[in-house]
Amino acid sequence: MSPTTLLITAATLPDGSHTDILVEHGTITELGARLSRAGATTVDGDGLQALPGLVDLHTHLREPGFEQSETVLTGSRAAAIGGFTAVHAMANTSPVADTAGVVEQVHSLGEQHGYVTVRPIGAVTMGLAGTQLSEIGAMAGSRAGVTVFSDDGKCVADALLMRRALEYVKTFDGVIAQHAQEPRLTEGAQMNEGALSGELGLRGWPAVAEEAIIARDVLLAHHVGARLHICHLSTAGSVEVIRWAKARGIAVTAEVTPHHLLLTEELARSYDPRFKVNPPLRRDEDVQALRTALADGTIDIVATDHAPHPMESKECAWDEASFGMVGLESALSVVQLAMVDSGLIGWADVARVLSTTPARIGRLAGYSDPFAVGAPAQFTLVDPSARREFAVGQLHGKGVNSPYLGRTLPGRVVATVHDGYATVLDGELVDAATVAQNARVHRG
Ligand SMILES: NC(=O)N[C@@H](CC(=O)O)C(=O)O
Ligand SMILES: [Zn+2]
Ligand SMILES: [Zn+2]
Repeated sequence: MSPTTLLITAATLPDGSHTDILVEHGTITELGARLSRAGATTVDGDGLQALPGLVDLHTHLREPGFEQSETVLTGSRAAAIGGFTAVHAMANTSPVADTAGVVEQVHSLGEQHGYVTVRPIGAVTMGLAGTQLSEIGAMAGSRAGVTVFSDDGKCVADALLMRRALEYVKTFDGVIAQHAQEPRLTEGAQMNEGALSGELGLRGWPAVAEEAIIARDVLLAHHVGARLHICHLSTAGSVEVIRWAKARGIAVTAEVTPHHLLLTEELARSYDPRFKVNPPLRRDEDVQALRTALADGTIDIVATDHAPHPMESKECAWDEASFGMVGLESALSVVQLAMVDSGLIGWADVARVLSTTPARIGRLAGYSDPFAVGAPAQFTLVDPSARREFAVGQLHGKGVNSPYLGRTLPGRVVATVHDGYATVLDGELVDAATVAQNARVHRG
């Protein structure tokens, strides 16, 4: 029996139609009713929603340098169990991903492990120091084929450097992903600035610190004629700026995280650092504006900003804790809860905001027409009727800093197929040796 022959029966496609899906040698070879193939691994897709393989444009894999938090392997496994088949790995590693050597290393680790496609993001500035451009051209031209550049974790605050970076990536259709945070306005900031930060005695991170950088950068992108992407939008005001920019035809795209679609600053009352994140959780009005903007296309995509941290950086006082939440294993469930079950979007939209559009922003091939004969087999099967108590046992990366522990979340990933082989079957990760072997066979 070839492990690369898979038959999914009676699954529901994003457009609502039902079909069997036959996968052979990495490709969808047949779609239709009552398909059969001797020796195929069969998955009963009855009641399952098929989605194109999810693509995360914003993942922190932490390797090299912070392997106690996450590695390419552990983060890839967390991604696969979350329904992802590709992740874009942020550059704030040690060493920083600012040279061809580092991005090639991360890329090939992803290939060897084989759970997902790992696409390294290159730093915009050397060492994320914000003073000198990184080896942008060398990273783009490397085997890793970097298309997305970001100093995420830090803002490219210098307007001239930002302009030069936009000019540079324009030459090869790359994109700058900006972490929009005016540094002087957010020194020492701990949570959203407002009445609650005053009440809790925590220094505030004002919405204007995000909005001012977005406004500046859409104007710069317009001036240069380059593509700009905004990471983790968190305020209603940011939505207004993006709406304005898009109405003017500016080539800007924007992402929102699952947590900013669901959670509010009220959670800071607990002083539990699991709820400490950058940008901070905001007000309910912001959550509502972000949901509306995602539904109407002002916000293009959902990205996890999966940010694993070791226990000691989270089991401490709020002020001392690291910013960040893990998100790969819960992203699809949170999008279902906030957006689908609330009636704001349907599954075809989920496919768009979690797969097709992030792939297009990252210029990742193979995702434009996912359920077609001849398409590369990258998809995930979800049981939307499942309910799960979200607990540490559901987390497959190294980080347990999830804001959803103890909550009931809808939906469960039953199977994930990457490059034509299963990385998740019956809701469980396929073992690392089998996946690595299948990846080797697929590469040929
Ligand atoms: N989101 C976070 O709170 N933290 C991220 C950095 C970032 O995304 O800005 C991290 O690297 O831990
Ligand atoms: Zn960021
Ligand atoms: Zn991030």
